[in-house]
Amino acid sequence: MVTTDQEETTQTDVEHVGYDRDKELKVLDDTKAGVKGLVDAGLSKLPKIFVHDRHELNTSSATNNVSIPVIDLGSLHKEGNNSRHEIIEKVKEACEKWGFFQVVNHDIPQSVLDDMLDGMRRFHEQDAELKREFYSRDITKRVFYNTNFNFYTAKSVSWRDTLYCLVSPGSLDPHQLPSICRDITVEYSDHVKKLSLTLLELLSEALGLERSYLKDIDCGEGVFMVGHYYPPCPEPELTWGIEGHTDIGFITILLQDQVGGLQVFHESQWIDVTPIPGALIINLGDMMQVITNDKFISAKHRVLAQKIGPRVSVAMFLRQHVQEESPRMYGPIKELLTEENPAIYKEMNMTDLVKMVYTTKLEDDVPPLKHFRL
Ligand SMILES: O=C(O)CCC(=O)C(=O)O
Ligand SMILES: [Fe+2]
Repeated sequence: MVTTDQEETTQTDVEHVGYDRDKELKVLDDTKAGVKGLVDAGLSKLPKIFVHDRHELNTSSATNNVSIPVIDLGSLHKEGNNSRHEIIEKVKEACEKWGFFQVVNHDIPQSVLDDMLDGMRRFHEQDAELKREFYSRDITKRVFYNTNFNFYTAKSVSWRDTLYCLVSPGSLDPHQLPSICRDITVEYSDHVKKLSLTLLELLSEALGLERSYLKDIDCGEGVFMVGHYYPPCPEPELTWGIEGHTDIGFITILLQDQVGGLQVFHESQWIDVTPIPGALIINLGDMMQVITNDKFISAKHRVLAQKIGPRVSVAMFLRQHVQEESPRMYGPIKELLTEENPAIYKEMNMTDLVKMVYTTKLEDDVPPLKHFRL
């Protein structure tokens, strides 16, 4: 059918008039069943709240064979060779050029990785009634689940549900965790906490600092875990799994299943982060960029919505707890500064950064960190 511009405008206006965005958001939030609930109801067209601006939906990735570095940590604990030095050199290059790398032979058994992904999938796929009691937007809770942390503030909603868990500071009472993934969450987070200390040591040395430097300034104190569930999407070309963003903490340790869909922005191109069985993805967050005075970078990344799925991922963020009463201030590490390389960020804490992220739209091209530059 041929329509004139005039007719099209009129149709769009009618659609717009009949659309109460706040109400649609509230209706979905009140189901406490998330995106998974929509899929279970057999939805074939995307509700308007999920539709992102078309010009932002360039989902193509680079076609050349570039991929993020893969670092083998297997020889780390062997004595009598210089492999630690070689690993540190690789970590340094990855942190400076990419802000993203994968690690293999990290000492976390494959069975633990598989069980963690499986446990997270079980949580999201369990009976909606059982899951509902965890649905909340109260960020003072240690454990809760919802659809999009920025549901009411983002321009559009993305196609995923998430379980959140504050692992530390303080001790997490396992009984607060959903029973369906309780034991594996405790086991997996214990493993990741150990690995995170190893990573902080490698990063400290990659910066030319004492091995314990980043641990001593409490970069490993706060651990926040999220378990994402990206259901298959009927119209993936209209939305995101997670839109382009940088993480706000020091380091993220990310476990993804084999479905794919994660992309990282590198040298003006989006690059697919192809799943490698048994690997963990390590990416640096904004706070790491601040304390290293831009030596290490916090790279933008996103997850596509896809027809295939579900896709499951578990991210552990090493980051200062946002509800800390008197949060430690962080600025560029003095030992890294010289006359030629003066501090480019003012001191800040996670609460300041979170406020900034919430008040600047994720789609804006101005990264939140820009607001903290001297
Ligand atoms: O699901 C993923 O692979 C990425 C998740 C992510 O970027 C995040 O939680 O910040
Ligand atoms: Fe992220």
